[in-house]
Amino acid sequence: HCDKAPFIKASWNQVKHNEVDILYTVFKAYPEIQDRFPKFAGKDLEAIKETAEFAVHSTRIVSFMSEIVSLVGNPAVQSSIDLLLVKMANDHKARGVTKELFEKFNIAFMGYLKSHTTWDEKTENAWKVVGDEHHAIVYSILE
Ligand code: HEM
Repeated sequence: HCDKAPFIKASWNQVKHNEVDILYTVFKAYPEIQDRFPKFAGKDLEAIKETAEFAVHSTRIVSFMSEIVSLVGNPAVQSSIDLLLVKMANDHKARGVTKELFEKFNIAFMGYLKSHTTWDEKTENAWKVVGDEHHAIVYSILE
């Protein structure tokens, strides 16, 4: 995916430090995702958004994505992308997180990306092709 990587990296660079804003957008769109976090379940999103715990967890998720994006486009490290995704999926499966929840997460996430970056057809295609490949790995593990 050497040809797709520059488009992914260029758009990711525009939002990679919006950690809190990204997780807030996901929880706002899908409260059922928020409810799967013991720390956040049933709490007022507007209030938890301002907490250190929320910043810490947002940064864990977004840093994971940054790690993947930094590896994309380098064939020599494809197996490490696969390894990271398999580990992440297994960790979430163990917590009872489903494929359906991940699909919802992705819908909200892609909406955020489109509305906060300079978006065009090549960028959209790059995220679709590389995203589909990564989701196939994650979805083969989740139920
Ligand atoms: C789809 C809905 C999701 C749910 C319900 C979910 C749930 C959780 C929970 C309950 C934790 C443990 C939090 C804690 O330490 O108290 C966690 C950790 C984590 N999640 Fe998620 N997660 C979701 C999606 C994602 C996605 C899409 C990513 C990244 C692409 C991600 C990356 C992480 C990372 C990196 C951690 C910290 C490491 C770990 O403990 O596994 N999560 N997640």
